[in-house]
Amino acid sequence: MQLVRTGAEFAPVLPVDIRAESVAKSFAGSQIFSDVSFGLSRGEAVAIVGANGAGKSTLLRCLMGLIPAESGRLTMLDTDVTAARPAQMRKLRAQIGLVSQKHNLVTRLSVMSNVVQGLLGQHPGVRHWSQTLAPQSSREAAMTALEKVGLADLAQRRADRLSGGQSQRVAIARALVGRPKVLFADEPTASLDPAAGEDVMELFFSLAREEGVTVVFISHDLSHALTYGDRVLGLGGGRLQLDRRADSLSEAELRELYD
Ligand SMILES: Nc1ncnc2c1ncn2[C@@H]1O[C@H](COP(=O)(O)OP(=O)(O)OP(=O)(O)O)[C@@H](O)[C@H]1O
Repeated sequence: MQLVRTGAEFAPVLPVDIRAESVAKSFAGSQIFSDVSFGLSRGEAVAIVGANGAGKSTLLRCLMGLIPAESGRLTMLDTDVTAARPAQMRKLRAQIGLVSQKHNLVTRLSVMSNVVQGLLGQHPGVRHWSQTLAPQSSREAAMTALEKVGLADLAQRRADRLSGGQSQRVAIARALVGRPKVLFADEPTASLDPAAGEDVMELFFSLAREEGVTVVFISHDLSHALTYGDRVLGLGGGRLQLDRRADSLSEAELRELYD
């Protein structure tokens, strides 16, 4: 492992999992952001903040290769997302987990079946599994993930019989079941009451730390951004206005992004 001198100590240089270099994006000629550059190291947790419409979700979708960046370069886990072929993207996506604001569970399926879907990316050619068709190893992995989020006893319940907090925990289990290297979360607590939101954030980050994954999350809750992020990226006015360590920031400074 490469070491770098930091003062009197030598510290390991962590690999950079995600790099954005002068990334720009427009929709129909309207510029959303430009010249966005940053690098995120392995195991880092990064909050993306900014006002409604600043382009946070768009940046996340570009990072994941769901929509193309207009210019610049995005690299994730050594894959150039801006130039990757479909097969490379499929391989990359199998190493990424996503938890979104709407948990997007398949409501007519059981909790277990929903979690098992999180392993589909690792089985090219399979588009859908019911829990009985999924391989035994996948069902075991799903059960382990459900145990981690405290919902093993609800494995057979239909997803439309869950509370919002339970649904979001199932979505976390689905995102984690494939042991991703990078986890994205787009306002994971937006639809939850404050206590459930806190629980979900605690759970999400304790599991992410346990697995040593790199986490990129969008939040409008500035205290969440500062509590759970090691770094905070702030988008505003079509630019990356802020890239700072969370422990060097106050909520008041972050609020300026919303003026
Ligand atoms: N597919 C699309 N086509 C056209 N415009 C889009 C598309 N997706 C997003 N936009 C526009 O891009 C801008 C940025 O949207 P985005 O959802 O990235 O913002 P955001 O910072 O995530 O906002 P919010 O905090 O409200 O979720 C908005 O003006 C939005 O209307």
